Amino acid sequence: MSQAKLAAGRRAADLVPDRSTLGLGTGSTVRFFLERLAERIRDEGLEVRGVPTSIDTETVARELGIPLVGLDEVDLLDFTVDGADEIDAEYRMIKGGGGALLREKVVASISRREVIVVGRDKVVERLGTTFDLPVEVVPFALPVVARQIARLGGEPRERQAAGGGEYRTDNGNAVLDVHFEGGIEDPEALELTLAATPGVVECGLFLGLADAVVIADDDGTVEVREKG
Ligand SMILES: O=C[C@H](O)[C@H](O)[C@H](O)COP(=O)(O)O
Repeated sequence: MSQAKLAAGRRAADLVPDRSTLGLGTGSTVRFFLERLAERIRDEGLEVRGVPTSIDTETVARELGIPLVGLDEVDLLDFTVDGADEIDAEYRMIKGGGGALLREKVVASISRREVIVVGRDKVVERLGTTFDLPVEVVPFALPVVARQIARLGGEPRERQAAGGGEYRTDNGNAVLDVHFEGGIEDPEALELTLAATPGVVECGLFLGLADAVVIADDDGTVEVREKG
């Protein structure tokens, strides 16, 4: 078990304000957040309700007794906690290693405060150097989008299911994991280009969305950084 993920997830749960509506991110670090959140609900009577960003998170939250709510009942979220695959000094991120990028970005876009939980190994100087960029694509358009991405200088690889075979997101789409040799030079320009590509549903670049980051080390030390 990663001590860093455990420490970051638990600390973020301690930052959750009472009587708030939450975005519940996805991933192994968020799992520790959910467990600590459930403890606070049980032990302190914390009153919260959450919008899950994946079927996995929904399942875990239900098992833990965290009250859930749908986007039809919620306008804005007070506080979201989510993980990341990479984060740079400007709080720009790559997300979607678990395939939840679309719902995560929707939830981040309506969150007053987005708090990211990571181990220190996720902090990078340049996005794309340690993790390939996930791009969610309508299956019909896969070859077209793959060729377009290659023209942009990326090397796309279609994600496979864990046991082999077709991988599909919670939304029924495919994912291209795109390698950029030497990292991503201009994340803002790349996000705009991908958003304008027919067949692309969403990409894992999360720019200008994080407000704070909880960074933990393997010895359990935790640092909370606010965006200046
Ligand atoms: O699609 C998945 C998400 O973007 C996750 O938040 C991200 O992959 C980080 O996951 P983990 O905390 O398991 O490293």
